Amino acid sequence: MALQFIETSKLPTPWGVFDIHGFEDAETGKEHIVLTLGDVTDGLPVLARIHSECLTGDALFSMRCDCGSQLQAALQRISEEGRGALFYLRQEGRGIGLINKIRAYKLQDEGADTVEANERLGFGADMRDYSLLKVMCEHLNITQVKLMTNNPRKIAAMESQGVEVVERLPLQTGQNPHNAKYLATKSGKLGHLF
Ligand SMILES: Nc1nc2c(ncn2[C@@H]2O[C@H](COP(=O)(O)OP(=O)(O)OP(=O)(O)O)[C@@H](O)[C@H]2O)c(=O)[nH]1
Repeated sequence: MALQFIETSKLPTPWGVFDIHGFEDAETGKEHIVLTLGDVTDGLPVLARIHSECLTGDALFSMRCDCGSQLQAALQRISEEGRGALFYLRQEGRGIGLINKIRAYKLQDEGADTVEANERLGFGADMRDYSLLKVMCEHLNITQVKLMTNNPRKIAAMESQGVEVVERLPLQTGQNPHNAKYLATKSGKLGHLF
């Protein structure tokens, strides 16, 4: 992993004008983003969300998952706090990519759960690599976070990169009949806290 900071600019959104910081991984060619609001460099705990890319949920309003709803809720909470960071990591489909996620959806249509579907395709249940966070946090001088997540792996991931998680804030939103089984599998098999 050879992540490098590239550039910062402004991103006006319905939740306020964020700073957008672009990073590039020279090894994989993947580009990642951090959105920040307010001064996050002052050493105080930062309200934060680690969000993994979900094109279908984030941009196309899919109700098969809770991703789009969580993304909006996180931006809303950061806006209310007036300060925070959203790490948008390009790890589509928990790291298996978009087309493989569609293959996994097909298997789920036929009865598999989200973990079994990944396994049938030859992947682990969660292929994400959070080592990118170290460079991002160092660049932004973020040393402590209040993390919006239901996923204990993300807490461990932050801490293994040297960032203290001083508080976990549940982020439960976007439940609907289409994602009920998916959410049940996340708590039953992936250890999500609800
Ligand atoms: N393989 C696979 N990935 C999925 C499926 N549905 C959603 N995803 C991906 O799962 C990831 C969801 O990531 P996050 O929003 O970070 O959620 P999380 O790990 O459940 O943790 P929190 O939301 O923080 O509790 C995104 O990369 C989605 O593309 C699915 O059915 N199969």
